[in-house]
Amino acid sequence: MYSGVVRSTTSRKVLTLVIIRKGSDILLGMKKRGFGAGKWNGFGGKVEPGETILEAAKRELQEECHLRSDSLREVGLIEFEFKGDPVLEETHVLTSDVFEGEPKETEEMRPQWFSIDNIPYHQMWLGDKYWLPLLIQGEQFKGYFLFEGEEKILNYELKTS
Ligand SMILES: COc1nc(N)nc2c1ncn2[C@H]1C[C@H](O)[C@@H](COP(=O)(O)OP(=O)(O)OP(=O)(O)O)O1
Repeated sequence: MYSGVVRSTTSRKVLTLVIIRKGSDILLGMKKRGFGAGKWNGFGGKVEPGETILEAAKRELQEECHLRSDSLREVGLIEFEFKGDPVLEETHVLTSDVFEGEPKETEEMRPQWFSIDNIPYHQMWLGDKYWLPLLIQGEQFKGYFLFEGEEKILNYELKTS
């Protein structure tokens, strides 16, 4: 995607990440287990064989916090690479402010609304403070982040369109 960046990955994992909005709040979930445990994040996961991005995003939203949305739209595409890991995470970011249901805690996530003026970036993935403001401003974006471990970004690029 970016001419200046040389990828060392050899395969791709396709993931979704959904940020639900309500007025000046966004819904995040505290990841309770697995990858990213202990961090607030949007809702999402791997796209299963035969699923579209949209179908996967809707499924993960319902599985992880019991919300349903038929109005998700893709606003961002981010490639996450971890130094030394051959798998590139192609992450499709979707959002909506139209949904049904009340967020409920699941085995995977504990959902909570946050004001956009009080987003807990200190307990989120390091890249979020760069791209989430773009989503909040209604921008579309593409990005690449190279991590070393979970707590260091070696390089990143972010473009709006
Ligand atoms: C590295 O930076 C990241 N930042 C953010 N904000 N989110 C990320 C980052 N890397 C991955 N993600 C997102 C993408 C997905 O929404 C989840 C990871 O999904 P997970 O590995 O839990 O996928 P599942 O299908 O739920 O996996 P299991 O079936 O193994 O539970 O994090």
